[in-house]
Amino acid sequence: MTSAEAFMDRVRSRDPNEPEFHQAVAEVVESLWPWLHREGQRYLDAQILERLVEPERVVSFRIAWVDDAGKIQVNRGYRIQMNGAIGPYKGGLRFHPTVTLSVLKFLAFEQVFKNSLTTLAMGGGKGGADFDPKRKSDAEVMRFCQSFMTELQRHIGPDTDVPAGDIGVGGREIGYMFGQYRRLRHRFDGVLTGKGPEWGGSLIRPEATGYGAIYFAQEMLATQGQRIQDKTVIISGSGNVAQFAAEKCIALGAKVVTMSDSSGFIHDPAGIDSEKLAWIMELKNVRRERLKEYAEHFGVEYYPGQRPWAIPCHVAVPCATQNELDSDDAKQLLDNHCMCVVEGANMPLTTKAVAQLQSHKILFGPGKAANAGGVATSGLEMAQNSQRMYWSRERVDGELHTIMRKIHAACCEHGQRPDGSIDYVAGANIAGFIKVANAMLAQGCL
Ligand SMILES: NC(=O)C1=CN([C@@H]2O[C@H](COP(=O)(O)OP(=O)(O)OC[C@H]3O[C@@H](n4cnc5c(N)ncnc54)[C@H](OP(=O)(O)O)[C@@H]3O)[C@@H](O)[C@H]2O)C=CC1
Ligand SMILES: O=C(O)CCC(=O)C(=O)O
Repeated sequence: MTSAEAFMDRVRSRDPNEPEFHQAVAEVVESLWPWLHREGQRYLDAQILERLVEPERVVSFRIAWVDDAGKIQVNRGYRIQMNGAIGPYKGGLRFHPTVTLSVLKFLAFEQVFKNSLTTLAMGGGKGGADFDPKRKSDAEVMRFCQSFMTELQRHIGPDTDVPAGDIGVGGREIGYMFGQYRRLRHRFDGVLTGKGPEWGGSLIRPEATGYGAIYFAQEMLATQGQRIQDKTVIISGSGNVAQFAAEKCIALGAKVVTMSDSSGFIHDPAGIDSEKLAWIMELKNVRRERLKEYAEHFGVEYYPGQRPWAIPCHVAVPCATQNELDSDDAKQLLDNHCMCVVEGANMPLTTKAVAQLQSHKILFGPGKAANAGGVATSGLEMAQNSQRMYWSRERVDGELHTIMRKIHAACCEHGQRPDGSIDYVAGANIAGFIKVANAMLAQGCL
């Protein structure tokens, strides 16, 4: 292939209706292309990039289930087994009405690089369904999960493919899916991560993605002699990743002033403290209600239909969904002298927004590095399941912290610009690529 553009043209023409997948691939190809042509001829000769963009396997299936009114509902489910060169496929399941093959392929593609960065033996996969758990009863969610697992169980296993949670899939859904797997397969094994702590789950797994993103932000800030203490932080989302990113920021003495959901955001200039965050966790995880209630309860401003990027901050942590921060938002962050953007979500910045932040050389931590703490701790859950052991909170949190430091160091090693600043996008892509590509070379043409 003669150029990165020609490579991308081929990717687009093979799957023309997959814009999110194209976006994720283009970001990787753009940073890898010059490096491959400088020092990666063996990878070019072996067509590694061409193979990486082709999933090893895609499973698509019907999920029929009965709602509370007795009516049959039909959804579409998927599992993308993207690349298994360095370990069993590993990656979350997303239940959201916007789920498409394109969205899951982008997530699975990013997961390959992310899992490689963790230093653990995990290949990349992702799956989910266009099911909306919102406004469904517990019984409906259970019936859906059981139907979903009835098909998925044929394709997964503790040494084959180990799914976990993502948007719309938390402890409740993992429980229902694990129960159905156990019933159908007559096995109790580590086939899913994010399990409850009494039945095979790891301590710190719920916290891990959010905590890990803030550990990563601490490392980035330290390269400029900065600390997160006393910094003003804006966070989007109010789900799993957002909640624990906020918890870690608060514990470290930062002031978190925003959170959001898909209906709008709240701005609390006094800061969301531990008590207020506990209230949000109850609102979102138990009552499953809208964040607007926070504004009414605590008497702060609520911005319906908006995202929080215009609120002045030192650190921004997008933790909701893909493409939630565009180039206008990036300009706003730069105008407000934001010094660090760390992606808790997967691909929350548009391509143009990333380019803008990168051209100003502010600290920018891409999701495949910054939010890798979740899957890394899933890897630790798999290790505990294999040993039939439970590790302490302190041990798991310590391992998570060490892994995040190592990922940061790998980004610095491979992403240093001539002026000494760090291009974390290039660093993460190159470091993640090398391990997978070497494994593919060693394993021959497949
Ligand atoms: N869970 C994990 O361990 C990991 C998650 N991630 C990524 O982090 C992000 C958040 O995941 P997670 O916290 O687990 O998911 P949750 O379902 O727990 O929370 C998602 C949050 O994002 C909001 N949201 C979802 N879709 C949209 C949308 N289209 N527009 C605006 N807001 C939206 C939700 O609002 P509402 O309540 O209104 O739906 C909710 O506040 C995702 O990008 C995920 O891929 C990355 C690594 C690991
Ligand atoms: O813990 C896992 O296996 C999956 C986490 C995930 O889906 C992600 O990193 O995006």
